[in-house]
Amino acid sequence: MGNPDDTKQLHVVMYPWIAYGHLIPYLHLSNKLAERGVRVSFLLPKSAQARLDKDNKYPHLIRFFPVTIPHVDGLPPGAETNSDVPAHLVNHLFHAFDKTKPQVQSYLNDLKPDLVFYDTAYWIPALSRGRIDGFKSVNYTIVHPIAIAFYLTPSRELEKEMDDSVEALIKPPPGFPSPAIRLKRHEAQSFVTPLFSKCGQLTFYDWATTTYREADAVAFRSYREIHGPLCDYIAQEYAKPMSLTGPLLPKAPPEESSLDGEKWVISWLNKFEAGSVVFCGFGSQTTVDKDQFQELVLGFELTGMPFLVAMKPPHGCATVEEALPEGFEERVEGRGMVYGGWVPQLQILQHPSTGCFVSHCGGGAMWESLASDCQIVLIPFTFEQTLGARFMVEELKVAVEVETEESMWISKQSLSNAVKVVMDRGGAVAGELKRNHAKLKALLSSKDTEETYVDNFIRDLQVLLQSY
Ligand SMILES: C[C@@H]1O[C@H](OP(=O)(O)OP(=O)(O)OC[C@H]2O[C@@H](n3ccc(=O)[nH]c3=O)[C@H](O)[C@@H]2O)[C@H](O)[C@H](O)[C@H]1O
Repeated sequence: MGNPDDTKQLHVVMYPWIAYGHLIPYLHLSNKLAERGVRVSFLLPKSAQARLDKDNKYPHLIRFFPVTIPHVDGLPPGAETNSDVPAHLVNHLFHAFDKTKPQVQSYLNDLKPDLVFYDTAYWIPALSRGRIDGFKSVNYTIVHPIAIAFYLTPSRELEKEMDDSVEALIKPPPGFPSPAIRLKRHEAQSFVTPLFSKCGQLTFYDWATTTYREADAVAFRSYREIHGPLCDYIAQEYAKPMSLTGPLLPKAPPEESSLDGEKWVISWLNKFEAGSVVFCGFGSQTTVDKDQFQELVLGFELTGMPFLVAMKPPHGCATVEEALPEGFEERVEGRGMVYGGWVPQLQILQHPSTGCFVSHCGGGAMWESLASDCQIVLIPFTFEQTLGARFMVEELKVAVEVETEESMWISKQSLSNAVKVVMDRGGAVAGELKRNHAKLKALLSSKDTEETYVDNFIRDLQVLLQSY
């Protein structure tokens, strides 16, 4: 074990869940630790390294080590990350991930780190038990803390029989710091199933709570000013030391650094006046049905505003073009764009023409919307994103959520209404959202705050290493 007082001797291993929404924030933390001389060994699927290499700022300190994701029945051949697997097959990816334990154990025996950061590999802490050259394990949560606090703490004694859980799931657990937060009944009904779905040998609920119970400490990608009470609640519930890294957001790359395949977006945006364009993105994993896709794009047409929608083709369609409603392209010519590939989201959000960001409230999208000047409209999909959206709307008061029907999907009218409310420059609601958002953006823009949080985080790690 290195001398915990000297960051230059610290050696940590990272092994996050195999989704870019996890891998990218873990690399951001790795960059901040390496900036202070910490050595990082980053375990990840081989195919993911190609996507992360360009963002590794300290390749002499941050080294990637490939993990082979074994094939298991039900998993698409060659699948290595969440992006390779449709949502209904993700439980097989958990099963395959579970089988990487021997590889990880072998790496840890060779690398002999001081600390291991993880969020899904619940068996990592036990690999250190009883070893002289053992390590401390930190569960580093990069998803919405409110989702952990609401669904996954010991006080949330969800009945194992699912039907009893729906009633229990509508309200927060005892001691929850934001007692006004609620799920709608149809949301609770749809969320019980994924919470108790089988992931390998365990249910998701047992798997996730075990990752917290086993850890030596817990850490969160947030600021005390934003998620402090929720993170304290989780730490108290699991009786663990808790630390905060801050969101560690990357700065948008300069426009001139846009890849050739991305320059079209910037020149398209340049055609519109400041703050007038509505941008919609649903992250790297979300795919919707064709009828949902059509309702969504008709909603943007209905706003009458310029819009850019970037999302994967809907289920059953090879391209977004083939999924567009009859006559849509002609009607929105010159004003609206629907694109089925990857776009430079950070640069779009920082572009002066972009005035509104409609997202699924993914972990990354949430932070990026708060760090932008855009008005925020949310259409969450998963049980984690729904609570993240509720928090943004009811606690932070910086966003509007599009009303969903019992079908769990929006109507073109409800989408258009939500966008018009936030884009109504003289409106009271739009004004309040903008004022609240500006305060949080100032916090997120403060370099001093970011550095102070990282210094405190490293100090907490050093205290952890000296504890028994
Ligand atoms: C664990 C899971 O990870 C998920 O990640 P997902 O990719 O859906 O969304 P983000 O977290 O916004 O992450 C997506 C990231 O990709 C970037 N991006 C995406 C599309 C594109 O075309 N261009 C881009 O630059 C975007 O800027 C963001 O940084 C969700 O969080 C979910 O809530 C969480 O539980």
